[in-house]
Amino acid sequence: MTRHETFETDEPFSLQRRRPEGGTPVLAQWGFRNETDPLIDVLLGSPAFLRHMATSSLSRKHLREAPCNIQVAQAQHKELVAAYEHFGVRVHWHEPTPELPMQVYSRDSSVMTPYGAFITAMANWWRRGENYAAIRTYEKLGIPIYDMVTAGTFEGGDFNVIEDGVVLIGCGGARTQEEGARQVQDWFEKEGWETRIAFIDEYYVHIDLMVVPIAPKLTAVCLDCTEPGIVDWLKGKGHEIIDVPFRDTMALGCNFMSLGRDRVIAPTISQTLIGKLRALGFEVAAVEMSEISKTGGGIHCMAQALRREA
Ligand SMILES: NC(=O)NCCC[C@H](N)C(=O)O
Repeated sequence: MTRHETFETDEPFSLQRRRPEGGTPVLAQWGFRNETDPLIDVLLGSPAFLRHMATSSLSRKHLREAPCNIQVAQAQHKELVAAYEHFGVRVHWHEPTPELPMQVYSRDSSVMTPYGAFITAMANWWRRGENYAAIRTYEKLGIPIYDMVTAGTFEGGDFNVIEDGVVLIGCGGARTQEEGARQVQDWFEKEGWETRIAFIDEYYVHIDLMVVPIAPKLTAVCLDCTEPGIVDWLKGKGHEIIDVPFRDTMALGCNFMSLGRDRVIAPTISQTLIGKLRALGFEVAAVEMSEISKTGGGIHCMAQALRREA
């Protein structure tokens, strides 16, 4: 029996636990406050039915020039799973589903919060089924659902928790629409969070392509493509910035996972970032992601943290 089957939540599974006026109680056993707290449980999607599709400028370019070798991509994903296991992170899975070619990107169909998971509203028809699959996953895990996005499209890569109670919401229009972004913004403002919407060009797909937290008050940012106002906002909160070169960023080099306690899983392509982190004393597990990332996403897109140590 895997651990999650015996795991008790402080509340049973339900489809909507959000309090409309705010003040939703936090869950005792699931969720997290900071994206940089030590990671205990992660939700992944299997690449068993992965297909390389023209889903963004990034994936379209590779599809034209050198399509993804799916077997190599699957082997790279195995290495990613091994890295989580190496660090003692418990891995949970969405049920692999043949109709869902992008299920490996578990960041997008739902978002874990201190109040339970919220179900997003995927923009592309070939990913919409992932939202339904995510509801089943949370039911299986016994994790209550906070709410579901209904006002417009919203994808999880656009919910970027900068620090406790502060969220940067990406809005590129093609994936996350302003209507969806405003609905999520309203929920979290009612919970007392500081929110900021980052309007990005749809070319970049999600905000987690260019801004990802590393450790408390330390954030990776691609300065070449991130709006200066956002960089100033981060600096105003006392964040130090590690600049990830544009070329690396477009190869998903700024899209890594913080495991907390100065440990990071990053793609080998991101040599500048890896060098800077190691110089600062971080333990970095470098994983080759070059093939799987041709399908349009990186390590951060392929993970949904379910629980981090406070
Ligand atoms: N959070 C992310 O940036 N997710 C990447 C999603 C990649 C997938 N090929 C897509 O375009 O939907």
